[in-house]
Amino acid sequence: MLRIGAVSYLNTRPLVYGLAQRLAGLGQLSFNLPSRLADDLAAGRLDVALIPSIEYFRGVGQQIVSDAVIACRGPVWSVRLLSRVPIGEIRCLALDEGSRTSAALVRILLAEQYGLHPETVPLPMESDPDTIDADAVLLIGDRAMHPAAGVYHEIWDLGDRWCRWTELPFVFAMWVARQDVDVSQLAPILSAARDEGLQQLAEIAGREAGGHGLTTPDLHHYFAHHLHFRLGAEEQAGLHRYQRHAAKLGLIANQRELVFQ
Ligand SMILES: C=C(O[C@@H]1C=C(C(=O)O)C=C[C@H]1O)C(=O)O
Repeated sequence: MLRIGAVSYLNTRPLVYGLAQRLAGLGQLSFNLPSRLADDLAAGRLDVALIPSIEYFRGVGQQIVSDAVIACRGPVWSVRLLSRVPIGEIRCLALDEGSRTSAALVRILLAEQYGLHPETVPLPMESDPDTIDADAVLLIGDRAMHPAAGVYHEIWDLGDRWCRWTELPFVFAMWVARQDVDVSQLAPILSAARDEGLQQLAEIAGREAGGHGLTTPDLHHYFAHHLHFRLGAEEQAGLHRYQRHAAKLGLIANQRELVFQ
């Protein structure tokens, strides 16, 4: 049985629609934070996982299994920088411990657009972002979706910042497998789950919204208009651009090819 790890946030619900049933006899599905999925894939505790795209560039996993991804083509809503000071004055930045891709993205944006290289500290899952001792906080996933309660000088939507800057989409996470895993059966299953999930956004939104303090129309809008779930040529171009910036900043070591199955 393949050990398959998916992101535990709302953003992944359309990708995993009916997936556990489709995997019966082939794989076992579990859920975790993106950063932990990457660590588990790297350590051999998972065979396939939906990992932060930057972790693939760092050498985690050997093959991209599917064109089902978590991406955006504009404002993403759930990846935000909350700054207590004017952006140019950020000296200390707290990074959501669930994130790897956006943690690098915010550093790229601050370096390229403001010449800033702030000290970074981790923001643990159990910490309240409004009380952490830092000038600014990067938040991702479900907890980034609520209106910021603290007093923030400026709030960035990182999807919006990236897409307006580069005129390219941004890819946050991809299904990636270890080299020795035979993914021939898995690849069509992941695509089919995504395709069906996209047909059922209203049902998913209706089921999930209340428990997360969101309205059904808002969550539906998040799935249908903020997130983008297909890796196409434009998304690949966005990935290459991101890879180049991350390497320039020393956040990844060397140029790795995108290897698809
Ligand atoms: C859009 C999002 O994409 C995510 C961001 C990730 C990251 O920053 O490493 C990884 C997986 C995705 O869950 C989000 O979390 O809201």
